[in-house]
Amino acid sequence: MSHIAVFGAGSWGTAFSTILAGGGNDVRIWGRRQEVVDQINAGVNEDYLPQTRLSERISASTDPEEVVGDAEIVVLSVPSQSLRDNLTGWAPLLAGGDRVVVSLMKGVELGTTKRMSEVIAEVGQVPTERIAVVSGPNLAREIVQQQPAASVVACADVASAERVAAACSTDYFRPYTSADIVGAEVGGAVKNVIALAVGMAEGMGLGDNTKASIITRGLAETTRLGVALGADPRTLSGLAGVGDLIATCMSPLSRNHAFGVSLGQGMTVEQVQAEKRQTAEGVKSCASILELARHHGVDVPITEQVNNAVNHGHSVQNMVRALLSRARKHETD
Ligand SMILES: NC(=O)c1ccc[n+]([C@@H]2O[C@H](COP(=O)([O-])OP(=O)(O)OC[C@H]3O[C@@H](n4cnc5c(N)ncnc54)[C@H](O)[C@@H]3O)[C@@H](O)[C@H]2O)c1
Ligand SMILES: O=P(O)(O)OC[C@H](O)CO
Repeated sequence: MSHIAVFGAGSWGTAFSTILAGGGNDVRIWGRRQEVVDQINAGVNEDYLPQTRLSERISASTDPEEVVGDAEIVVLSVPSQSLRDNLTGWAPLLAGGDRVVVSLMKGVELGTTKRMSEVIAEVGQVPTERIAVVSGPNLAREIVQQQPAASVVACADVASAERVAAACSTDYFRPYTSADIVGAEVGGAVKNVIALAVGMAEGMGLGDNTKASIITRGLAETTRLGVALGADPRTLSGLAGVGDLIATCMSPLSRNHAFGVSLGQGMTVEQVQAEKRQTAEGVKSCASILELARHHGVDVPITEQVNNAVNHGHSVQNMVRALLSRARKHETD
């Protein structure tokens, strides 16, 4: 049994803590808000995971130092665009020792186009062999119901990946190790943007042929971008790629999918944001992923159209027209 620190008391930080507790670890969660911390210490997190009883192995605090203590693994699960600011305060707690820092986040930083592991390395001063990413088809609500699921623990260092995988192995959660951190992060971030597009199509009343076409072409652009950044294409056809793409694009539980549905039904971005409190990473990351792709000369037409709809006021009808009127091409080009 070991002690693990989790930064972020939202839906996935809390759900992943239940996996870690199920793996026999004592888990301490850092939360920003005292009322959420108090709830977790009383065995619930009603704001993010209503009707879920949390393990007695899970406790919470608003004090980062108390949360880290002698933790062997530190897990980060805050919204991607807030990671840099938060890490500035937490960096002294992460550096040194042989602590593994795990990113659960699925986004790309606006302004720098950095992946979350790159932000952790830069701001947290954590060496690459101690940074891991956990990513896969893992909708928080299904995880806390202990429905069987698999995921990927990616890290440049095999021993670190195995330490994290051992900590999050339970009889319902099966982690596979990987050395491809780039592939895992690109798969996790881009699928949110594709899920927005699928949600928009659904909101417009379009059916399964349309959704399957977007998912498949979404995988093509995810793979092109991943490979340009150095990913192994097999990662993108694995759990952190196609697995997470399917779960997020098809599930009504996905916040990105749901956000897209509301846009497709005619709501504005501002209206949807005012209504939904939880993080839909693709809404911000569509711009940074597009910028990253352009920088590497990679064509990402679906991401480009989602960015047009989210950030430039284009209509969803315009998005469909723009995608279908592109010049014909070979499928595998
Ligand atoms: N929910 C899921 O099913 C799921 C599954 C896998 C991965 N993820 C990823 O995990 C990450 C976290 O998502 P989530 O689902 O927990 O989001 P969430 O919206 O449920 O929770 C986010 C948490 O971060 C806190 N927060 C918000 N702004 C903050 C800030 N500026 N500084 C510090 N804390 C802040 C919120 O109070 C909340 O506790 C995202 O990158 C998401 O893509 C989510
Ligand atoms: O609810 P979403 O859209 O953030 O997706 C949740 C997870 O990433 C699914 O694996």
